[in-house]
Amino acid sequence: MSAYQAFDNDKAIEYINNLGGMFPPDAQLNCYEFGDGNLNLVFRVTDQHNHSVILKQALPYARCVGESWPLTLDRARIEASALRRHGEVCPAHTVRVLHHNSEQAVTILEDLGHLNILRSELNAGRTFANLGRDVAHYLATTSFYHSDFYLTPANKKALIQSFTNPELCAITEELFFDDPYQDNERNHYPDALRKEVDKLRHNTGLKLAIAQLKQRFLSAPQALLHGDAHSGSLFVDDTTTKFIDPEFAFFGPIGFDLGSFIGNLLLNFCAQHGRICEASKRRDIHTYLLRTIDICLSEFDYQWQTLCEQHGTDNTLQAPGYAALFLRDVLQDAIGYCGSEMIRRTIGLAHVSDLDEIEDEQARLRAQRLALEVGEQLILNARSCHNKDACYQLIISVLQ
Ligand SMILES: Nc1ncnc2c1ncn2[C@@H]1O[C@H](COP(=O)(O)OP(=O)(O)O)[C@@H](O)[C@H]1O
Ligand SMILES: CSC[C@H]1O[C@H](OP(=O)(O)O)[C@H](O)[C@@H]1O
Repeated sequence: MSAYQAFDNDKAIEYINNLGGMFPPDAQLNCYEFGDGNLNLVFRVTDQHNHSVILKQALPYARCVGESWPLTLDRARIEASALRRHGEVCPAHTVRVLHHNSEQAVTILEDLGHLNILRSELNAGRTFANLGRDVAHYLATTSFYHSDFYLTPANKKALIQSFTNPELCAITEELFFDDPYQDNERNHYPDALRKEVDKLRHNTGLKLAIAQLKQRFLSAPQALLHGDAHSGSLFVDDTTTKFIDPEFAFFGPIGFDLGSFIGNLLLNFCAQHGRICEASKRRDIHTYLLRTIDICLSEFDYQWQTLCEQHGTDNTLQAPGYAALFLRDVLQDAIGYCGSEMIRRTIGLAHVSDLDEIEDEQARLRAQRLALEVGEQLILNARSCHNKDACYQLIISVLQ
């Protein structure tokens, strides 16, 4: 098989058989497609002993929209390469790549089916004690080892080139920073939110802050990001936390991933108002989400500074106090991106089930209004946060 062709179940099995090495020679394979993401095909291939692998294939268009939205197959190469690089420095929290073929846009991955996607778990009211620490570990490690603090300038420039991801970045640039703040047919939200949406669009301070966030997203190649670090990109159980799906990976501002993750926890926080009726249970989940954010901010800050002290390679960047100064900007960016994730997931193209699946319409609207308000206040006040504690205090204050 050389020229690209989109797989069905039989083709996926044929590919794995021809490849060899994934299963014993006498394996009888079964396969089904179960992708529920916005972009790609995802097959599970299982043998008679219940051993399985995941075969992910990019389509030459965005699956959620169809052929009218063509999309580069190169995203599969970017995703597999990002997983390999992140897996080298943080194997505990990165799904393992078993094989990649850029021509077929195919990646074979370890099957994480014994874990669950974080978003569904949070929606069901389940909590994970290690989540904040594990995500901080992944974000700090993967970003530090792909930053100027560690890489040689020549290496970093070569990596920036190979992770140039213009089509996928354009999606984020438009969906995060353009669409929600102007009329666009891709946006969707109930008429009842019209007043709130208009208010956002007439807020000149907000639009200025969004312009700054977009500009940094466009022009700050600080480190190799995951690029789409939301709670649908995380598999979890009580002891394990693993990222999947970095096809939006590129060299960008480090705060983007941290902000996306925290933004998704806060979207879930807003959604709990419409999901859990029992006040004490709701309080428990709210407390858990805030505690996880606090741990994530603190651990990220601590681990980044420790990595700089112990493994920093650039003498000039090692100047006393510089890592802390750099981190202050990263945290401020994170708060801004967190707010913009909350807004775009509420009124833009790609929503989150946390909010959309709230059954009661009035409760859903209340949760959506809260998400917009919290998002707006975080964006407007991000630059007042001078350290991790100030970030956390700002989050607490805008939730009250
Ligand atoms: N390694 C994996 N193990 C088990 N299931 C997976 C794995 N990767 C993806 N999936 C399943 O496929 C779904 C879509 O995968 P994802 O990578 O998010 O696709 P997309 O790029 O289209 O968003 C996930 O929500 C998950 O249910
Ligand atoms: C047309 S892509 C929209 C949206 O989808 C991606 O998320 P997912 O991981 O669910 O595929 C990404 O967040 C994009 O912004």
